[in-house]
Amino acid sequence: MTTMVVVASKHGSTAEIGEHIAATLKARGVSAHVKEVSEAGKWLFETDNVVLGVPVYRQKLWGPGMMFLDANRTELGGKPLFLFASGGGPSLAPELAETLRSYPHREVAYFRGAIDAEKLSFFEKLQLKVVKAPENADYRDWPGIEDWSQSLIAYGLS
Ligand SMILES: Cc1cc2nc3c(=O)[nH]c(=O)nc-3n(C[C@H](O)[C@H](O)[C@H](O)COP(=O)(O)O)c2cc1C
Repeated sequence: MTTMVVVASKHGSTAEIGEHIAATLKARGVSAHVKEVSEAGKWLFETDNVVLGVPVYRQKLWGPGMMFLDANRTELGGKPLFLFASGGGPSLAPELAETLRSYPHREVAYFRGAIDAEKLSFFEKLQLKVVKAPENADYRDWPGIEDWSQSLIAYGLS
């Protein structure tokens, strides 16, 4: 049985959360691997479980992650799907949580992410300035991410 942790990550922090989820699962004997949404391929048909992470940008779930969900809705509907969003805010906006829950899923989680000024474009820095958000921050709750990862094992991942 394999579990694919699929990440849509513009600047890498959601990918690092995905790596941590896969490492936590692997440490407990689950065959887990990480893929970027851009690496869509036949592995999606072969994997047994999918964990998918999408960041929030400008009050929206980031397009490439949602495109992956939409493009593969039928295939994903046939296997246990665990979704998480990551963002700078303390919680996920209810309408975004609702959007994620509209896809076939076993779990929807939210983890706070990270922002690294060195990776941001001029316009992204400007957007953060407008909403008075920091350009550098790491809010990731690694123990919380590990707890959630471990909780997935109860769904029969092995
Ligand atoms: C330009 C910009 C806009 C953002 N907009 C939001 C937002 O609307 N809501 C939110 O919770 N986080 C927002 N964030 C924070 C990102 O969701 C957070 O940094 C996330 O961890 C980024 O994931 P990534 O590194 O995988 O791309 C924004 C970050 C940037 C740089």
